[in-house]
Amino acid sequence: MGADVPELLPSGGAAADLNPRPVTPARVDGRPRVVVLDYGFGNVRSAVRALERVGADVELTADREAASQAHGLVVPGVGAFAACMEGLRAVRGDQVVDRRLAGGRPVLGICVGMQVMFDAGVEHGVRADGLGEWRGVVEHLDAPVVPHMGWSTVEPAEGSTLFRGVEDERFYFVHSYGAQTFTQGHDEDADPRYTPPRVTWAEHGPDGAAVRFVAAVEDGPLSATQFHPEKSGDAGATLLENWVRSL
Ligand SMILES: NC(=O)CC[C@H](N)C(=O)O
Repeated sequence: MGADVPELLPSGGAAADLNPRPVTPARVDGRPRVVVLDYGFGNVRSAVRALERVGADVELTADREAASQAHGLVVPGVGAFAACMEGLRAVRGDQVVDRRLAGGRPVLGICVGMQVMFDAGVEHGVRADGLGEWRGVVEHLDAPVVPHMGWSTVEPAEGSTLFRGVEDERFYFVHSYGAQTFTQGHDEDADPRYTPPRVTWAEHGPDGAAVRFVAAVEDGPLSATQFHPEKSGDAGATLLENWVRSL
C-alpha cells in the first residue's frame, strides 16, 4: 500500500470493533443453550420445562444478542397471528430469526410460532404479514368442528429427523387456522444443491369433510410444528429431544 494511502482498518482493535464476533455461549455440561423467545405470546413456561427435561440449557429472554447467539432458538406462539407478529417485531424477533437462518443457526417455531414463518395470516378478516420464510397464507380451517383441539396423528415426511421414533404417535393440537398448502421455494431439478423442505401433514375432521394442513416442516435450520410438543407428553418430549440433539 502506497505511503500516502491511510490504512482504512488498522490491524487489531478497530477491525474487531466494527464487527464484534458473535459469542456462542459455552455448553454447560455438554448441554446446548436454547433461548425461548419471550415476546409475550406462547406457553413459555411449559416450553422451558419441556426443553430442560430433554437436556437443553434454557434461557427465557427477549434479549436480541442472547437469542441470536444461542445454539437454538424457540419461537413459541399462542393467540392471534397479527398480535404475535406485533409482539415479535417489538423485540426485533423478525430480525433475529432472519439473521439466524441466514447463518444456518437452528430455529424451532411452535404453533403460531410456526404460522408466522409463512407469508401471511388471515384471521377474522384481518390479514397480517408474516416472516415470509415459507410461501403461503395461514387461513381458517374449513372443518365442521373448529378449533382443532386434541390429540392427532400426523403423516411424517420421508426422512424426517424430527419425528424419529415417534412417527406413529399422537400430538396435541389447539388451533383454528393452519397452512393448507406448501410451495417449494426452489426447483430442485434446477439446483441440485437444494434440499427440499420435509413437510409433515395432518388432517382434522370427519372422513369426507376433513381439512388437510401442515403439521410440521423441517427446512434446513428452520423447523416448526403446528402442534404443541411441550404439551404432547412423551411423544412431544422425544420430538424436542430429537431437535435438541441436532443442535
Ligand atoms: N393455540 C393457539 O393459540 C392458536 C391460535 C391461532 N390463532 C390459531 O387458532 O390457529
